[in-house]
Amino acid sequence: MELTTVIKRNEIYGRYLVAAKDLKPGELILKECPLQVGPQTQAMAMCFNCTLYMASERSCEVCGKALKCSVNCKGKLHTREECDTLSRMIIKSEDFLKAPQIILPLRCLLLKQYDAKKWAEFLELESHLKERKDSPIWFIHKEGVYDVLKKLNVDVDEELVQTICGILDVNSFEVRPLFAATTPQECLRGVYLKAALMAHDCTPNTHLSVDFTFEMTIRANRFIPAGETIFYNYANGLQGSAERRKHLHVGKYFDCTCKRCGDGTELQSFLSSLICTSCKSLISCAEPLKDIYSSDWICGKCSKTIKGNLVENTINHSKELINDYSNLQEAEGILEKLKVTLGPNHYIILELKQNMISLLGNYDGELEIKRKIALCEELISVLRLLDFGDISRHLGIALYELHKAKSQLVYEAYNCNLVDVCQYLEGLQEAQNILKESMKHLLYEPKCSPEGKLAQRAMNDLRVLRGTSSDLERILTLDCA
Ligand SMILES: C[S@@+](CC[C@H](N)C(=O)[O-])C[C@H]1O[C@@H](n2cnc3c(N)ncnc32)[C@H](O)[C@@H]1O
Repeated sequence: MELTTVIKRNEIYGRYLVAAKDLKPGELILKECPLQVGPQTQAMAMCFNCTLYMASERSCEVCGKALKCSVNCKGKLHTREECDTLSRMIIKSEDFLKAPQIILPLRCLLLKQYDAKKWAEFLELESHLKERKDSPIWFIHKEGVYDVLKKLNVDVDEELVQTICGILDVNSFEVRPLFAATTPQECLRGVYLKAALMAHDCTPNTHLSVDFTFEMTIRANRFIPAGETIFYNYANGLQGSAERRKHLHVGKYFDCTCKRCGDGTELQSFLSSLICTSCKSLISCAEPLKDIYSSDWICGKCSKTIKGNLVENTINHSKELINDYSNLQEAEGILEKLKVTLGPNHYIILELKQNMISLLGNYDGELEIKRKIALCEELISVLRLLDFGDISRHLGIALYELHKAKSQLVYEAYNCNLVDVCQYLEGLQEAQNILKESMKHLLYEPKCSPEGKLAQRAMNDLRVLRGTSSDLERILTLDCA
């Protein structure tokens, strides 16, 4: 295969990937299997072979050490080399049940014994050991990993354990287990030696997906000219700058300087902006690359300035509000309250709207369907401003929901004789166009993932919509004849 990336190094990113040729939107950049997969730091124990969550002890029939869900387990992650290496250790399978946080660091440490090349590549990854030394996370890993491994007679020094834990915290990707995770504790993390080299940007140029074997696929989500850096978003793109930047500062040890972080309006999306109490326009952070809540916030229209700590208080209060409802009506009430202080595109409002869209999916009354359409359209207009590229999971999902509500509305209207065949057909064609756009965004999702399943549902929906539209066209042709 033609080379798609080259590894470069600079003072800011350390090592990073650059496009070796022009890459078209959707073009494959990299496919990679994980070096290792294991539970998150706070997560539950899992089968070493297939990652099934395990609450009781059952071990590999060969080494007797690794947790394994059954003799017939179909997973492939517990390799022969790992099995051999574990079999020579004193550790017992019940130790993994008691301290699941040691599973992934130990799995990585075992590489030292059976795969020197991979072990060396792993150690080359950035650990930020110096910055982490004696910080709270250092003590968490000392107690949770190093002290436990020592007690279990694993021959390793503390600095190496901290290096491994640092590498895992800085470089691993959150991956979903084969069996849909229902709680955050069931989420896993995977180490991918090459994918980990992608530098971060809050408007990334890649789309990343992981299939049920944990194989990762990275594609260009827009045109990437040869020589451009390959970027992935380490943070949640739907969060405001303060949240994203805190995540990057605390967990990845750098301050992002991308164009979105450098712009108080977040690319004119106003995702973090508040309503100006004087002129009702929007206030945004004046110096977004500094500490956002220590900096002043300024109105784009009347230039009124307020202190960042006031904004922070408003945000904290709003965050408490958005989970405090048990039905749609209460959610609408909270939305109205939030709109008094937060800008209409604020990420907290966006989160509430997303939750309301899923709640509204359970209703089929005209008012509720119309409300869902309005919310989907508002959400989509903000997502488009955030520059997620030509392939965006968020846009794919929102567009799917919009098509569903639109086709539902026109179907109900036709059934109640509120629209004629022509208008029904027009409505269905509009829904089809929205659905096609949604499918374009969901095209690359692995079939086993929730988004992949949605893409398959979208394909079926498109078939049904096309069938109904053809029937209606036939009726119209007969009418004209
Ligand atoms: C997942 S690693 C990337 C691989 C790493 N550069 C290496 O050489 O092993 C993440 C680290 O890369 C650096 N990095 C990535 N993106 C960056 C950015 N936009 N600005 C500054 N540093 C960045 C930071 O040190 C960060 O902790």
